[in-house]
Amino acid sequence: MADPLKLGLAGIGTVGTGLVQLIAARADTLAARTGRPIEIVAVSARNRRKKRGADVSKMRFVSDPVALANDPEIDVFVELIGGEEGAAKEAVEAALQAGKHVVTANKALLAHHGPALAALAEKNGVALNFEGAVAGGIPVVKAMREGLQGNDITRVFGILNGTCNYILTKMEREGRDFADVLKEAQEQGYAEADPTFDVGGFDTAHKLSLLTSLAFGTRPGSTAVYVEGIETITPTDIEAATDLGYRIKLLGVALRTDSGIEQRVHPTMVPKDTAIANVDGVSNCVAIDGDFIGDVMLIGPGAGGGPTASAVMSDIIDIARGIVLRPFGVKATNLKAYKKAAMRTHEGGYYIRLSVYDRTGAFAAIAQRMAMQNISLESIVQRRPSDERPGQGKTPRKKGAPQASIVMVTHETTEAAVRKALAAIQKDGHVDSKPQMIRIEKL
Ligand SMILES: NC(=O)C1=CN([C@@H]2O[C@H](COP(=O)(O)OP(=O)(O)OC[C@H]3O[C@@H](n4cnc5c(N)ncnc54)[C@H](O)[C@@H]3O)[C@@H](O)[C@H]2O)C=CC1
Ligand SMILES: N[C@@H](CC=O)C(=O)O
Ligand code: NA
Repeated sequence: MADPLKLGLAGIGTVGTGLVQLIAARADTLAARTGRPIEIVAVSARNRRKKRGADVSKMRFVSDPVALANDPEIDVFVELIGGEEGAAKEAVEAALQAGKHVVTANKALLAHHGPALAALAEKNGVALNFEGAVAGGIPVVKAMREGLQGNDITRVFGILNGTCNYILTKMEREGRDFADVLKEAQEQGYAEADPTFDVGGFDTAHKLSLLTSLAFGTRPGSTAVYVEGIETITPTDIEAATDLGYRIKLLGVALRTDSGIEQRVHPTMVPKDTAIANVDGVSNCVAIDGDFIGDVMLIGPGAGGGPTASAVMSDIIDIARGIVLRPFGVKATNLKAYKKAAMRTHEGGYYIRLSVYDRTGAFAAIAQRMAMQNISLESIVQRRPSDERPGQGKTPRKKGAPQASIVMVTHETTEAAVRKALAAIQKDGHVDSKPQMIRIEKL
């Protein structure tokens, strides 16, 4: 048996604890599968004495993660702290500079600094592996970096945030309140330290930018992604979607278009009978369209200690087996800048909900504004008056302001046309709040 592979683990929270448990439970199997024992020799965390679901008492404690990254005893630095700057970034850079392999689940860090960190890893001949960073336990980074390398990828999309999918599922299936379900997702360890990253769509954007890079050989960068979160989705939208034959999912979509690469994250109505519409709870799914393989879809747990530890472990196993690949598939310095398709060029169907003052001429004026932008309507229905605010449950309506809720579904049109029509409708003063607009994806 070869010498042990020695790990330094920074961060013993949800994922770190899962990893300690996995290595403790599988020590013999891992050694048999890789030909070397795998041991965590030192750990770093904010609080040394915190009660955890795993025993770290026999591991050396190093309070400074940068010191741990430079520790001469370790071969691999496992970063499970989180955050795009600060301790995580400094420690990962230190580890790569010291010639240590790095395994991380930190998508925020890679979405912002991926090319520079990958270049540093390549320069030092070490791995920078990040399977846990995208879609939790689903082995999608491996699938794209290895399994699908023979293909030209045209589109990659999916449900990439477990917290949001958990919230949307519970709101739809159990009629639960947004804030209440978010709290539950936090208690389960699914949410980011700042859950705005989840519900605001930014975590999905980080993951999507990594998938885009793996799919198209481009430089990852989440600022190129158009982002909307799920905070504005109300029970009325969920109910209307059901009546129209859709489910609402937070999707990340990256595809080649004639105007460049389109990258967008937003709540999306997907037909109820599609596979993606039936990915529920904390599960994620990633769909990849390749020229030789056709369409592939991977579904599995997108967050949580166990599933993410499974992904982190697969990265460590590669290192134990002596497999070191370029982090983004191609040489980091060859990752391409690319033309970004502007969101206004996006084409598709739209669901629009307006809270309209119930007075003569309002409906006709709205229909006219849509017609002026050549938007043709598939359906228009009046629903019961809206008496709720996004993410906050029910609130009383303003006295003396009778409203009607109108739901329109458009045929295929452009984002630019819809935005112009909605701006004009708002300016006309017939609506009492910002129109709700959800894109429809036929898939
Ligand atoms: N929780 C999940 O389901 C998933 C999390 N991730 C990613 O994995 C990483 C870790 O996430 P969680 O385990 O959920 O976080 P967590 O908040 O549960 O744990 C973070 C750990 O880092 C430690 N830490 C924070 N600042 C530190 C510092 N300056 N020095 C030393 N230790 C420090 C904390 O003490 C804690 O042990 C993040 O990048 C997250 O985005 C990825 C996939 C799924
Ligand atoms: N907060 C993330 C954790 C995994 O990446 C999520 O909910 O998906
Ligand atoms: Na993964």
